[in-house]
Amino acid sequence: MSLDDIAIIVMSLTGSFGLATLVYMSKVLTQIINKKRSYRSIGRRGIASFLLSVIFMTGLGFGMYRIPYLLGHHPSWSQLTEWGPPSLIPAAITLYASMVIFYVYSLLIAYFPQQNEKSWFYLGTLSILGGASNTLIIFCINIAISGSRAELSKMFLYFTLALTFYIISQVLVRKKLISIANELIYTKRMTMIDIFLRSPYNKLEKIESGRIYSSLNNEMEIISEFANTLITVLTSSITLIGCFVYLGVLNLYALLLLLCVLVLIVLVYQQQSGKLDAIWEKVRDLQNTFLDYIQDMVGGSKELSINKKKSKQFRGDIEASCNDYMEQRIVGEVKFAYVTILSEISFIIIIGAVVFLFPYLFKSLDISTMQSFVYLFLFMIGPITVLSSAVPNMMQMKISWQRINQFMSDLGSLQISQTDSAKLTTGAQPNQTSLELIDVHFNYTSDNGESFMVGPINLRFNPSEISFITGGNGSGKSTLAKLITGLYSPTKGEIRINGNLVESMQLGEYFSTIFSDFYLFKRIYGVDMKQKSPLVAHYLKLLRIEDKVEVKDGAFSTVKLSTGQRKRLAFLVSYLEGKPFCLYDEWAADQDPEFRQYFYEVLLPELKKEGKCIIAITHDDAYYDVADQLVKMEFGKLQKVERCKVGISRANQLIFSNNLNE
Ligand SMILES: Nc1ncnc2c1ncn2[C@@H]1O[C@H](COP(=O)(O)OP(=O)(O)OP(=O)(O)O)[C@@H](O)[C@H]1O
Repeated sequence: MSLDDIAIIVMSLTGSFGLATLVYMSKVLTQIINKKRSYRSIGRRGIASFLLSVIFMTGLGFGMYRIPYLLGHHPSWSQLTEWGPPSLIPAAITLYASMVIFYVYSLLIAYFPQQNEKSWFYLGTLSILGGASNTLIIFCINIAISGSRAELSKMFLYFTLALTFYIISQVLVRKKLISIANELIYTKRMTMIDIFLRSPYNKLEKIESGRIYSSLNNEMEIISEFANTLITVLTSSITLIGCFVYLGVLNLYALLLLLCVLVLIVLVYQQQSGKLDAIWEKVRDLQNTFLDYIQDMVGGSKELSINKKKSKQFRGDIEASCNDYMEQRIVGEVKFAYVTILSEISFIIIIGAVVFLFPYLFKSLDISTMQSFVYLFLFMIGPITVLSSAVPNMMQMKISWQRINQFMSDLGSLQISQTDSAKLTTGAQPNQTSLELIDVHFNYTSDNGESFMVGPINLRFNPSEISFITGGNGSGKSTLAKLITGLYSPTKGEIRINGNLVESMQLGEYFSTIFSDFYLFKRIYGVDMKQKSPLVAHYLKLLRIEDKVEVKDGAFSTVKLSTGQRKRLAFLVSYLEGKPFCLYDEWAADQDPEFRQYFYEVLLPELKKEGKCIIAITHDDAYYDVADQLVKMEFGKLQKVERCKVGISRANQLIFSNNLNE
C-alpha cells in the first residue's frame, strides 16, 4: 500500500468521523439553545482538567507537526510534500481537525451535561481511540527498541502522547460507564420492586424467597460488573485489532498463523459455552436453594438454638446444600479455567513457532523483525487474557439477565397495568359499606396433586356489624379471609361492595387487616399522620403500651416488643388506616385473658359504633355472643351462618366509653 493510499484512507475515515461529530455537536448546541442542557459549574478541579486538556491538545498538534521527522530523511512538511504524495497534508489536517472537533464536542457535553445522558457516540469513540492509543504504545516501543538512539528520542513524544490519551480515555470512559451501569441496575431493581409490590399475592406466595433475594441482589450484582467488562472488552478488542493490523504490515503469514489460533480458541469456547450455560444455570438454582436455607436459619434461629439435635440436623442439610453449590461452581469455573489456559498457552505456542520455525520458513527474516513479532505477541497476551477472562463474566451476566427477566415475567407484569390505580371506586363510606360474596369458589392446586376447595360461599357483611368466622384447623377460614380481602381471586363467583362488582386486586383498598402471620413495619405506611398525635396517644394508652412505644415522625420508636404488644400496634395501625372493613385473623390469640376480653367487649364494639364492618376469625367461643353474625366453616364450606339477635350483650362498653372520656 502506497503512502498516498494510506493518506487517502486516513482522510476519508477521519473526515467522516469529523462530520459525524459535527452532527452530534450541532444537536448538543441546539439543546443548549433550547435550554435542555444547562451549564454546570466546573470548580477548581474542572479548571485544572481543562488546562491539562489544552496542554494535551497542544502536544497532539506538536506531534502532528513532527510526523515528517519520523520518516527520517524528510525532516519537514515542505520537504515531505516535495517528496511525498499531495494527499499527505490534507490527511494530516483532516486528522487533527477531527480530533479538535471531538475535543470541543467533549467539552460541550462535559460542561453542559444532561440528566441520565448515555452519549454512546462519545463513549464508543473514546474507547476506540483508547484501544488505538494502546496499540500506538507498542508500536512506539517496538520502533524505539529496534532503532537507533535518535529513533528513541523521536518516539518518546508519541509514546507520551499515546500513554496520556490512553489514561484520559480510560478514566473518562470508566467513570461514565460505571454510572450508566449503576443507573441501569437501579432502574431494573426498582422495576422489579414495583412489579413485586403490585403483583397479586397468590403469585408472590408461590415464589421461593431465595429466588427473590437472589434476583434482587446477587443477580443484580453480577450485572453491575457489566460496565467494567464492557470497557475491558472494548479496549482490549480495539488494541488487538490494532496489533493485527501492525502484525499484518510486519508479516502477513504471522498474522494468518495468529488468526488460525484465534479461530481455534473461539471454536473451543463455542463448543464449551452450551455446556457451561447449563452448568451455570444449575449453579444459580443451587444458590437459590442455599439462600432458602439461610432464610430458614434466620427465621428459625430460636428453634435451632434451643434444640441442639434440630440444629445439628439442620446444619447437615445446609452443609449439603452449601456443598452442592460449591461443587457445581467448581465444575463451572474449572471448565472456564481450561479455556483460559488454552488461550494463554496458544500465545506462547505462537511465540515459540515464530522464534523457532519462522527463521527456517522465511529465510529473509531479520532478527529485528523477529524481535518485533515477539514483543508484539507478548504485548497481545494482556488483552487476550483480559478477553478470555471476560467471556465467563459475560456468560454469567447473560444468565443473570435471563433469570431476572424470567423472574419478572413469572411475577406476571401483565396484571399490573390493569390494577395500577386501585381506588375506592364505589364511593365507600365507613358507615355504609356492605360486602357480598356470591357463589364464591376457590381451590388450591398443590405440587403433589392434592387440592383443597373453598366454596360455594354466599355471605353478606354489613356495616356496623361484627362477624365472626369460626371452624376447625384447616377448615378454610384464612383462605376465605384471603378471598374476602382480595389476596386471592375467586376461581368462580363474584364479590360486590354496595352492590358493585369489585376486582380482587381492588378489594384490599377497602380493608384494614391483621393476619395471624402479620408483619409490623416500623414506619406507619399509608396513613397521613398529620394532626394524628392526640389520637395516637389516646390509642397507645387504650392499648396499654403507652409506656413502651411512642410514635415520632410517622414511625414507632421500636417494634422490638412481645408478640401480643406488636399485635396491639398493628391494631393501632388498622385503626389509623380508617378503612370501612377490618379483618382480624385470630388477633386475640396472643393476648392475655384480660386484654382478650377487652378486645372483644370494648375495642370491637367501638369500631362497630364507628360504622365499620368487622370480620374476625376466632376460636374464642366465650365471646361468640359479641357477634352480629357467626359463620362456621368446615372442609372449605359454610357449615352454618347464624344471625345473632343481640350483638353486644356485655355491659363493659360503659368502661370503654368512660375510658374515652378520660
Ligand atoms: N398456600 C397454600 N397452598 C396450598 N394449599 C393450601 C395453602 N394454604 C392452605 N392450604 C390448604 O387449605 C386448607 C385450609 O387452610 P386455611 O389456612 O384456610 O385453614 P384455616 O381454617 O385458616 O386453619 P387454621 O385454623 O389452622 O388457621 C389447608 O388444609 C391446606 O390444605
